[in-house]
Amino acid sequence: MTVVAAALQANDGRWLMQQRPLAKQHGGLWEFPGGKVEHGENPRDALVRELQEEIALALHPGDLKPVGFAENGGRDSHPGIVILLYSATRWQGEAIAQEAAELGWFDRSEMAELPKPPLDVALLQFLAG
Ligand SMILES: Nc1nc2c([nH]c(=O)n2[C@H]2C[C@H](O)[C@@H](COP(=O)(O)OP(=O)(O)OP(=O)(O)O)O2)c(=O)[nH]1
Repeated sequence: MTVVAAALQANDGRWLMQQRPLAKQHGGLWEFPGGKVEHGENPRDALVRELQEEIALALHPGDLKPVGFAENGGRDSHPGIVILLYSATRWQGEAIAQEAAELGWFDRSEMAELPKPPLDVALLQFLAG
């Protein structure tokens, strides 16, 4: 499964994270907004779609910059997950949680402290300062 996620960085340097609803897998953990790439869908288009659906922001696909990826699984016939992380500093609108329990803007050290899924710990290393 391929998942796309966005590290949206505000002018003050902080990044947007969202808290997964408690009832879901990884409930209560903080993650980058994003989601699954649908069959035949371009990853950037998938991320633009997910950001609109999840946090009501409009982005241009060309404003997404690839920063790194993390992977797991692939053992015991589990297909595993690959998460492609993009960053962006330009978008239209104000972030409003449509699905998340909560949204927050965090600096690098605060991000390190948030409870996160294992793959997000790996993704965080790609974000500078
Ligand atoms: N969006 C996002 N997903 C992440 C991150 N880290 C991480 O392990 N994941 C996992 C959780 C899910 O298994 C998958 C993302 O798919 P999703 O967000 O569409 O999954 P979901 O279960 O919420 O959606 P659904 O199947 O109920 O529609 O990737 C992250 O930082 N952002």
